[in-house]
Amino acid sequence: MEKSKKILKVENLKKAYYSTSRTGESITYPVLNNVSFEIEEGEFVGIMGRSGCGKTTLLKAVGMLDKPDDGTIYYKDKDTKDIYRAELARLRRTEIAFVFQDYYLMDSLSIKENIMLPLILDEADVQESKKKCEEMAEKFAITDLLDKKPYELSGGEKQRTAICRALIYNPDLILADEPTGNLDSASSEVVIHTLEEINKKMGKTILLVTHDPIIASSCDRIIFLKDGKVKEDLKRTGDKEQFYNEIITNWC
Ligand SMILES: Nc1ncnc2c1ncn2[C@@H]1O[C@H](COP(=O)(O)OP(=O)(O)OP(=O)(O)O)[C@@H](O)[C@H]1O
Repeated sequence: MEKSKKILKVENLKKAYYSTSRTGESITYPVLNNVSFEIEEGEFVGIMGRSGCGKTTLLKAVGMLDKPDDGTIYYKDKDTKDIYRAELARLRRTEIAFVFQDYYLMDSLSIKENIMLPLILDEADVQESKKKCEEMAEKFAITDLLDKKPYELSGGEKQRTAICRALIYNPDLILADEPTGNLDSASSEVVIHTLEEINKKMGKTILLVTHDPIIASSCDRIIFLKDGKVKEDLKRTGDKEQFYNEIITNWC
């Protein structure tokens, strides 16, 4: 059997935010304090914890959108401190994809153009890009929507469009920040099913921030954050219902 590989290793991560009071004093807001965990390729991992506990902060650090104050993040065994401009830009464009609660689609562009946008910006071959876009749209059942504009779509359809765009470069790691946060339960179910397929059938590693224990029960593992630390790292061993109950128990 092939040995599983680590895609992420987070070691003693620390992050605070800083501001200045009206009287000129500097104020520190510690958020992450010695967070450590590892993620193997192909895992589907949820991050949970109360509002403000640092889930998005952690996702941004892991996605190299923001620098930690201390600690080390290894992406595929490489210390991310040693990843510089051009390589960083390439990784963020092609290997690490973000999916956000607010979709970030451009209303002036069609759905097709939105999905193709990363390739358009890279001046990729137009016919190739169209082909990739159509394949992706078929996989995620939005072929009929390709000529529409984002404002003509439901929330779930917009999120599936954003997921197609995120996958256009066939990334290895998908970082999803509350991707169902703006959706009703039926649309949430479709989106989480889409992410499950991306993980199980396409083998992509997913790190998903969510408040919702039902959504979280689709993951293989949940990392609970509390007081700036990993409070619990819970692996799924049984079916979704059992995992849901375990998540609820840890949540309370
Ligand atoms: N740029 C910033 N400057 C100052 N404080 C910030 C900044 N970004 C986040 N914070 C604060 O850091 C803390 C952690 O924020 P973060 O967004 O990571 O939490 P979260 O767990 O994702 O929250 P939520 O579940 O509500 O989305 C919060 O108290 C937030 O107000």
